[in-house]
Amino acid sequence: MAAAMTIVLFSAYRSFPADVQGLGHQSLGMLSLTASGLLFCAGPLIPEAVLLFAANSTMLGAAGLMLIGTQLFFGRKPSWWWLALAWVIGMVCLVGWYVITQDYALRVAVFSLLTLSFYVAQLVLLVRHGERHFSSWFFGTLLLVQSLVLLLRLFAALSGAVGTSNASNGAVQGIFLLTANFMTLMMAVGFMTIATRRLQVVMEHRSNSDPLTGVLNRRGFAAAYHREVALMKRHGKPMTLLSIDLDYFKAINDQYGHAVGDRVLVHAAHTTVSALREIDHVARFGGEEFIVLLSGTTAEQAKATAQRIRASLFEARGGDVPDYTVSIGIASQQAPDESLEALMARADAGLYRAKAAGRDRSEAA
Ligand SMILES: Nc1nc2c(ncn2[C@@H]2O[C@H](COP(=O)(O)OP(=O)(O)OP(=O)(O)O)[C@@H](O)[C@H]2O)c(=O)[nH]1
Repeated sequence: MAAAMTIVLFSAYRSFPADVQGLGHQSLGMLSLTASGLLFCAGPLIPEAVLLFAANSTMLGAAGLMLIGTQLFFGRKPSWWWLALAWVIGMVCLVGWYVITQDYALRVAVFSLLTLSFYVAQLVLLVRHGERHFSSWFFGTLLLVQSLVLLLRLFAALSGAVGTSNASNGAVQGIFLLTANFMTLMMAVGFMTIATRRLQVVMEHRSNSDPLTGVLNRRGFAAAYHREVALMKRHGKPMTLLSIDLDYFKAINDQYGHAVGDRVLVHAAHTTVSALREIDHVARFGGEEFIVLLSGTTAEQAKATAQRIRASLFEARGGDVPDYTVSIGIASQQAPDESLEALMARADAGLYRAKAAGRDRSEAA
C-alpha cells in the first residue's frame, strides 16, 4: 500500500503546480514507509541489529517526512529538528534495548509515542490553518483516528498487551497491524484530498486574476460584480465603480522600458488594493486601465475614496518606480437592472472628462 501511495503522491507532485506544496515530502514519507515495511519483512535475511536500526529509522523518517509535507503545505517552516530529535531518542532507545533490557513492550511504547507526536502535530496544523472545507474535515478525522490507534498501541504496550515481538500473534498486535496498513492507504488519500482542493482553489484564482498584478481579471470582476448586484437587489446597498487610467503611460514605457512600465502597473494595483477595504474589488481590464468596485458606497463617498487612492499613489512613489499619476472616472449603479456595460460606459465618460481637463484628477459621470 505504501509503495502504491508513493507513486500516487509522486505523480501528483510532478503534475500539480508549485503552489501546492508538500506533495514531494509526503511522497518521500511513503517511500520511507515502503522501505520500512520491506526491512521488517526481510527479518531472517538481515542481521537483527541492522534490521532494527534501519527499519525503525525509516519508520520514524516516514512519519517525520509526512509532518514536514503537511507543514510545507500550510506554508510553515519544516521542523527538521523534530525529526532529528525523534530519531536520536529512538536510536538511544534501541541501544538501551540491546545494552540494558530487551523489553519489547518498552520499545513499542517509545516508538508509538514518537510517531504519535508527528501525527498530533499534523492534526494541530490542520485545525489551526486548514480551510473550512470537507477535505480538511476528512483528513483531520483520519489524523485523529491514526493518533488514537497509536495512543491505544502505546497504552497496550504499557499494559503489556503487545506480546514479546512484532510477530507475536496477540489480538491487539493483529488489530494494530491491520489498522496500520489501512491507515497507510487512508493517510495518503487524506492528504491527496486536501491537495486536490488546494489545486482547485489555485486554478480558480488563476483563471480569475491578472497574472501581472494579481488583481482580478475581467472574468473574476464579472463574478464579483454579480455578487454585488445581488446584494443591491436584496438589501438596496448602493455601489460605485471607479475607472482608473494611468496618465501618459506610453511615455513611461518609451522612456524607461517595458519592464519598468510593468513595475508601475504592479505598483498601481497593489497601492490601490491597500488603499481600499477588503470588501472592495480591484480589477485590471488589460493595458493600463483598472476598475474598482466599491461595495455599499455612494457616488459622494466614492469621490473621497478616489482622492484617497490618488493620494496613496502619490505617497507610495519612489524606489524603483518613476513618478506617475492617474485619472479616475466615477459612476454609481443607478438600479439593479443597469448592465455592467452601461455602468462602465458612464464611468469611462467621467474618465475622459478627467483626461480632457488635464489628467491627474477624478470626475464623476
Ligand atoms: N509595460 C506595459 N505596458 C503596457 C501593457 N499593456 C499596455 N501597455 C502600454 O500602455 C500604453 C497605453 O498608452 P495610451 O493608450 O496611449 O495611453 P497613455 O499613454 O497612458 O495616455 P493617456 O491615457 O491619454 O494619459 C501603450 O504604450 C501600451 O503598449 C503592459 O502590460 N505592460
